[in-house]
Amino acid sequence: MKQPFGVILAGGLATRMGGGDKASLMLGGQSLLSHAVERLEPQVAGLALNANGDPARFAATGLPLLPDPLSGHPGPLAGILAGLDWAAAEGGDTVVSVACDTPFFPCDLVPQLLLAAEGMEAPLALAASQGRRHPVFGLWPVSLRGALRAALDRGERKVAAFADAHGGREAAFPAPGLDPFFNINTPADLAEAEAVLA
Ligand SMILES: Nc1nc2c(ncn2[C@@H]2O[C@H](COP(=O)(O)OP(=O)(O)OP(=O)(O)O)[C@@H](O)[C@H]2O)c(=O)[nH]1
Ligand SMILES: [Mg+2]
Repeated sequence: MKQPFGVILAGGLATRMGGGDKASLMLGGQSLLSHAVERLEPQVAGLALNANGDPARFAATGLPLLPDPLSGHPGPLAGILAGLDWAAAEGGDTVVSVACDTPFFPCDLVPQLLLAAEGMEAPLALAASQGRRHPVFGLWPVSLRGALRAALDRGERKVAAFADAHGGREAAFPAPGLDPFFNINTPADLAEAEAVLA
């Protein structure tokens, strides 16, 4: 199998943060987006950013910018579809998705997802820790993009439901201390992440 491509999902509205771009929030002197790029880039064949609105605000990153292929902020599944369409055009077989708001995600995310999906014709696996799945952290086959488009058109919004319908497996990650999938949804979460770094 070819090395997966990567997509960083930053298409949400950050309502719990009071709006704006969560990807641009600063943590430890760098943006949440640059934390995600640093972790994912070494693990993938190529990297893109899924975000909506004015593309100029991410131009400096140099990353291909993928808007949601459906309007109205239908949720992360739309960003995963954007990533699959892009990877297909790049000649890829699979995509690994990550959220822009999870700065401590595992440095072995991609190899562990690949291991979990070993032997599958259409490799699909979701990350989990502490007994919970993190559906926006997943390995997705390009071959499912037609099915994903159809599911979105039917109104499917749940990432895990789509994965379950296609035999998605689970990659469990250890979380002995801080959960590596700790994600920043509120200003209090951002303060907590700053405290972790300090
Ligand atoms: N492409 C895309 N991504 C989304 C959408 N909604 C959420 N996401 C992404 O899914 C991931 C997890 O979502 P949340 O943590 O709820 O982020 P959010 O939706 O921006 O924040 P809230 O509005 O506070 O829920 C983040 O990486 C979001 O950017 C969407 O409509 N489209
Ligand atoms: Mg979140």
